Amino acid sequence: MEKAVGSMVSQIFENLVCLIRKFIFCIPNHIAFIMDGNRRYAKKRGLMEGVGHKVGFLALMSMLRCCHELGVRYVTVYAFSIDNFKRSPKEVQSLMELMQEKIDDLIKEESIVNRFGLRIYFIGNLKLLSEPVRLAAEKAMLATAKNSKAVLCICVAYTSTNEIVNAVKESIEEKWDEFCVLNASGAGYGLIKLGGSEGDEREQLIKLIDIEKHMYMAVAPEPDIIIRTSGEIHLSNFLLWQSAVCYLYSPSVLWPEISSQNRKDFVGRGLHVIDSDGTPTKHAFRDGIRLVDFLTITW
Ligand SMILES: CC(C)=CCC/C(C)=C/CC/C(C)=C/COP(=O)(O)OP(=O)(O)O
Repeated sequence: MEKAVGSMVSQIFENLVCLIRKFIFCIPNHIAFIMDGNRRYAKKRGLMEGVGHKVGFLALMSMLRCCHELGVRYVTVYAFSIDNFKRSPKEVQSLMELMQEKIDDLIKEESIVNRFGLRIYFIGNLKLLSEPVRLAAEKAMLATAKNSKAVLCICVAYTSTNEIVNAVKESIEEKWDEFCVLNASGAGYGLIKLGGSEGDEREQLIKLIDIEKHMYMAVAPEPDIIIRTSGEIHLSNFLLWQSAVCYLYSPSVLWPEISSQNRKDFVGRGLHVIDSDGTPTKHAFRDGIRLVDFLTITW
């Protein structure tokens, strides 16, 4: 009993800290990154494609340091989508080898992950990964399970549509008996009958089948902002369910160009990156997208 009260109090305290950080200091609780532009970075410099991804990994380390200094609690990165399996076998193999090598690096004692107390979750349809990569991912999740300062979600073999279909399937399986009762009493057509406005229907569906509980991303709250580098302004099947009320920001900088060497460190509490021509990226806000000046991100 005492333990339960203690954990409730610490949960309330933590939520309060998150709210203060978010609304007073304008620090997002959860930032998700689409790490785009690695091959273009390599091509621009006449390097082999794989080098772009290697520098991309260093950029990720730099960004994790940055988020740690800012006090961001959740970071999610899109590291490999299910669609990426359609790339040439050579590229897929080299990306998977890099992934395996870097996952092992992530859990070394002196790694940023351990120094900053990050708990790692691999998010996606992990069955699609080759055995060595899947085992490395499972090992990393286990090795960091006791870290509790912040969370790093690495999306691999992930697409949002796959996540949603999988969550619906799992939750219907779990609640199969209730669906049968609903249909037998004539309360529904097909599997379920929903009614009301669009928002109500989403809520009803959530209540009926607990869809969010079965999402791969159930380990993290919804992101406050998705940052996609390289100036692309689409989501590429990333966190579609979780981004319903999320901000999207798409600076033109290529992902590997984000680095602590380039970064002129913080301006106030802001993240700071350098654009591809070497100049600091300004507020390159695009028309039609709600953006994030309230986050004090200075580009
Ligand atoms: C362990 C771990 C988290 C490793 C991550 C390594 C890393 C940076 C992976 C990025 C993979 C990827 C397909 C990025 C998209 O850029 P792209 O290849 O599509 O480049 P482009 O946009 O220029 O075509």
